[in-house]
Amino acid sequence: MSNAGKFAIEAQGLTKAFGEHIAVNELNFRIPKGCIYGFLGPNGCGKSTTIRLMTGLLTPTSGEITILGQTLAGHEEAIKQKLGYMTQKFSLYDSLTVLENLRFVAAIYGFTGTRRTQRIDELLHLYDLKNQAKQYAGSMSGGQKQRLALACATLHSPELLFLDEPTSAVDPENRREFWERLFDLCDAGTTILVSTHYMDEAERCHALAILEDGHLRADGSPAELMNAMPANVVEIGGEQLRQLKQALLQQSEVLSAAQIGAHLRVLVKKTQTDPLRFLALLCAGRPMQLARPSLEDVFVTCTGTRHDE
Ligand SMILES: Nc1ncnc2c1ncn2[C@@H]1O[C@H](COP(=O)(O)OP(=O)(O)OP(=O)(O)O)[C@@H](O)[C@H]1O
Repeated sequence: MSNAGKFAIEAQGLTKAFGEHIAVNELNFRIPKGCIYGFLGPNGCGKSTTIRLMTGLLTPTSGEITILGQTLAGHEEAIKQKLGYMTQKFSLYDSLTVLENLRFVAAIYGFTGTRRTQRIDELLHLYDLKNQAKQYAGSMSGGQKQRLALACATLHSPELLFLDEPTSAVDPENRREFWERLFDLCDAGTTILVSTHYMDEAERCHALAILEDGHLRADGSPAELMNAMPANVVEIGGEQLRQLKQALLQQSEVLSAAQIGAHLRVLVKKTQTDPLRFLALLCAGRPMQLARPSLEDVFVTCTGTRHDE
């Protein structure tokens, strides 16, 4: 298969400056069709700006973007028809009902008559909004608003869906349910790009990119990122973990030490080939064991984030 058929998004040297500030700095990535791809990073790292660049809402300072095999520059309007975009704030009209919000979006995409009625009915059913059809969007719960926003963003059955921190305003149960819906969409052939600062959410993605200060620090599947991590994880128990943490952080081989319940989770550089022996020499007599890396560990090792506060 040629690259044009394989990738939903390709970005090369993608850069966006706002005045002196470089919000997105020389990003290179390829997102395969049919997957859920995550952008993971803290507030201000450039996730939203990158998404806006890919939707054609912002123009890059330099670099190239190819969407669904077509260069974005010069073809923005044609490509936008194939994209869905759900913003952080959901972009609903609070003073319109659920039905009116859907009709408004349907009008934008040129849906009329039976086609419009059928598609809206389908979405009300799919997103469990039938009983809220006449309710004002502004009076709905966070979970309901999120479902309506997803219904609006997918009304025209886009091939590529951008979701900018879609679950920030909902509880864990709604978040879980929302992700199930994303996998249904993905199963039906939609490629999804989702930005998040939640580690557990990023772990659900088929693949992801970790961003920091506009730079791409690492990318790959969660398993690949964990395997490639340049550190081993050791859990240490016992008393006075706060003091132990400060002592361990004096060691240049210790990348991070963070307390999780009754344990200290310590990341030891892989250049230390026997991390248990190395730590036993520093804190003899304490219970300790190697642990499976998490995405948070990957994040800590590939960004400037250190658990040393
Ligand atoms: N229109 C703009 N003008 C000037 N600076 C901007 C503009 N949009 C974004 N920025 C800056 O670019 C940087 C990246 O912002 P961006 O919104 O892309 O980050 P983010 O990772 O999506 O964070 P958040 O989750 O807080 O939105 C920030 O420093 C932000 O202040």
